[in-house]
Amino acid sequence: MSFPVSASPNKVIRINAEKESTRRSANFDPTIWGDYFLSYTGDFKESGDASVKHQELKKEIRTMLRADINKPSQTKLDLIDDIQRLGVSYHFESEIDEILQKMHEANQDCDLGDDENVQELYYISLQFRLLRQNGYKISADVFNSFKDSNGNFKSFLKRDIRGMLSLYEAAHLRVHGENILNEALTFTVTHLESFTSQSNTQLAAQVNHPSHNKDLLTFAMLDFNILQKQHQEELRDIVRWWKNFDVPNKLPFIRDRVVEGYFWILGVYFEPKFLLARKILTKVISMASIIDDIYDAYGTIEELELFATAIERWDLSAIDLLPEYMKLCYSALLDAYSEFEKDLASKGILYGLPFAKESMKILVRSYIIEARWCDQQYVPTMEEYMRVALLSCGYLLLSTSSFLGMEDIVTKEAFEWVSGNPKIVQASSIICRLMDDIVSHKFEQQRGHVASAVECYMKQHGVSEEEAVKVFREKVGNAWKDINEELMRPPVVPMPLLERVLNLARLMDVLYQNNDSYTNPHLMKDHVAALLKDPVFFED
Ligand SMILES: CC(C)=CCC/C(C)=C/CC/C(C)=C/COP(=O)(O)OP(=O)(O)O
Repeated sequence: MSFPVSASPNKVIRINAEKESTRRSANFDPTIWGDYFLSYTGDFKESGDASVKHQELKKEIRTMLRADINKPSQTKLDLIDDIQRLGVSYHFESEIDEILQKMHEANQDCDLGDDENVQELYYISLQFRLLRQNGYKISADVFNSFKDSNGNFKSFLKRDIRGMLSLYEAAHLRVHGENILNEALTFTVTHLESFTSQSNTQLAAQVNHPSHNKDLLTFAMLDFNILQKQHQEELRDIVRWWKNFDVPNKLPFIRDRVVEGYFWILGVYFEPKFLLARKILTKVISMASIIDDIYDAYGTIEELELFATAIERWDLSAIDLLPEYMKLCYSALLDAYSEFEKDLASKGILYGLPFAKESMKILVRSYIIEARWCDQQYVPTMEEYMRVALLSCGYLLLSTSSFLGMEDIVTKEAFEWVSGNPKIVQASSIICRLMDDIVSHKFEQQRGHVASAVECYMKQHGVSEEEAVKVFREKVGNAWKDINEELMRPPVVPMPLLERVLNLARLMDVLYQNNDSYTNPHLMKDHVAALLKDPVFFED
């Protein structure tokens, strides 16, 4: 595929020197990976032996899961937890669901064996988390027995580090009004932190997961390496597509981040069967990223108005409206969606495309509003800002578009639901917008950017940056409670669809926890290498 480019962006510079003086410049770091993944094949050699071993181990693990399937046990809980943490639960979905369903039915008086009291907190918390994580309703009252007559968590629990860690993780599945879990979080954070400062070795020994199921570890390692090969092949095609933009010469003002974009989308779905969905969503995020930089870092307000009009028209004839550098982006966008159309039509699942296109239009409508605010140096109220910024964060676009290639699972009704911006998508967007603004607002303001949530809140409420950030962190916590609530069964749409929205929210903790790692790719370089470059090997 080639993009019709009739001139370099520099031509615009020569044509209109006056406009050029008003251009902002972000000076983004260049790509770290460049063409690396175009030819990279990795060190793991996929052999017949490896795949036979992989199949054998898979059978063995399935047998372990099915053994005494009617009798929930602590060992079974640990096994499910290990399988999920190792990222291989997608092979055993029906077994895990059957076990958790039985556990849920038996939950009131679930017998988890007769281990010592001190282990109880660990298992009750683990069971609570696994059930909630998989969409089952379970009451937080199960933790009442760990409180003393004064309503405090019993003091001996402080010594049970494994139990405390398990409670800490369980507490993250809290919903609104669950004070006991709010308290559990404060209680566990305080005591676990004091433990880390006291004795790292002791903590490390306790934290180390006790299970050393060698078969499971070997299986997970093989599975990871086999998957990584598939991901490397996908990435090769994506990088080939991206090279058509010739970013260093034709779009030198954008973030050259296709590998980081693919990493982001791998976090949304990594399973082999979502190959098409991943390809589509990576192109969507890459296009959104280019358009975001044109709006936020390079375009003049006149050009941005033209682009917004062209997007509404969504027709190649609208390209004549645009300056040369925008033509490249516009035609690539239309080409990408035509390709999606072909791929989806061949599978008979074309009905989602109009919803996905509309979500891209919604994104650009929000971008142009922010561009006008920026141009007029207008600082909106927090409410005004959030109405627009929850769309400009792109998570409605990504949630809607994430369903496109999800063959067999998605329906037209699911697209109608997601494109209506339901509560779980709004919550995921709040997390995205606020976490992004907290870490990136300083750099953005320096180069000239629409006021972020931080500036809007500080101005409206006359408070410091620290106070604004504190309020936002609370809002992020509340948004997580909304997400947890929306994930409890019965789900409004199939769980695999809700999981896309959940994963988008989770990614913010990976990419925007303390910094904007997407804009500053050296911060996520190790993550990318671990997932896409280096195979996993372990020794006995
Ligand atoms: C906002 C966000 C984290 C979006 C996630 C989904 C998405 C569409 C990603 C594409 C790349 C992008 C725009 C990253 C954020 O940049 P930025 O910090 O410059 O975005 P902003 O201009 O909207 O603040």
